[in-house]
Amino acid sequence: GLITRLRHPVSQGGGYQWEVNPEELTLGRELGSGQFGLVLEGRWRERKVAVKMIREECMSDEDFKEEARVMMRLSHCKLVQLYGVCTQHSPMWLLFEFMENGCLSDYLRARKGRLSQDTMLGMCVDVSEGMAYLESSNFIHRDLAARNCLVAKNNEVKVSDFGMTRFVLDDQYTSSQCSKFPVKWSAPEVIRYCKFSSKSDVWSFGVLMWEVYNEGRLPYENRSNAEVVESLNAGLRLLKPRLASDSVHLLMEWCWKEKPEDRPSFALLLHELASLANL
Ligand SMILES: CNC(=O)Nc1cc(-c2cccc(-n3cnc4cc(C(C)(C)C)ccc4c3=O)c2C)cn(C)c1=O
Repeated sequence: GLITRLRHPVSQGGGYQWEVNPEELTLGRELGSGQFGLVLEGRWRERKVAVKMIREECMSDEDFKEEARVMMRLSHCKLVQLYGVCTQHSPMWLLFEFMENGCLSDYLRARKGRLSQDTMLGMCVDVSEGMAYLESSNFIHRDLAARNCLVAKNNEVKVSDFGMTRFVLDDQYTSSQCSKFPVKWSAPEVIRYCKFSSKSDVWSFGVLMWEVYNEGRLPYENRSNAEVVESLNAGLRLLKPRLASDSVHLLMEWCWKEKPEDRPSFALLLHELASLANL
């Protein structure tokens, strides 16, 4: 309404991104550092937040500011919410919903041997809900993996850093021949032609399911990216995790169909996973 709009004036420069007043922000301990720089815990308006302090040489921040308005509008209980940006700082700060239990890959590894079937299936349902929402918003993640999902206080899993690869300046990371490119999570059409789509996100989701049911193990353990590409081209796929049922494994294999159009949508995956979970 009008009152809230007055309280959050549209920031200068006519952008609609949500400008946060840094004076309202209290910074806390370091959470780690990501692709764009340091991430601190913080408090903003009675809630815990994660503050990403963007390093100029890591992000094309002008492009991001353009995109911020789109990112602000993406809101779903299984997406890590962007609360706002502080562009008065240079480099700018990004404010996110705080996720108590950190990233999913660490969470899985810390609980090896203690994850129930319901817990693992629930994690896959959570991620497919968030991804079905992004799919319905025609928004592509481009780097879906367990390391880019976060775990909330109530152990709910949420999708993080969706679409953010578009602002990465490190071309070791962005071009598919280079070492840092996430080949092990990438669909064949992404590796060959950088053709991203929600169906290439579905391929990555299949690998994420494999990560969950393998308690956070690295896919294709000690094989190089080049060896992985060769085996994919030979039609080989990741093997069924010991803890995965045949029906869960079937869904993974469906996500790894060579042709994007032969893979399920996230809407369909969500339906299948929810019925496996008797939801
Ligand atoms: C204990 N609780 C917590 O630690 N909670 C949290 C940790 C982080 C966190 C901390 C350090 C680094 C990163 N990180 C990791 N990977 C990233 C990957 C990318 C791409 C572009 C490569 C996808 C971009 C940014 C990042 C990034 O900032 C995150 C998400 C973020 N949030 C919201 C938390 O609640």
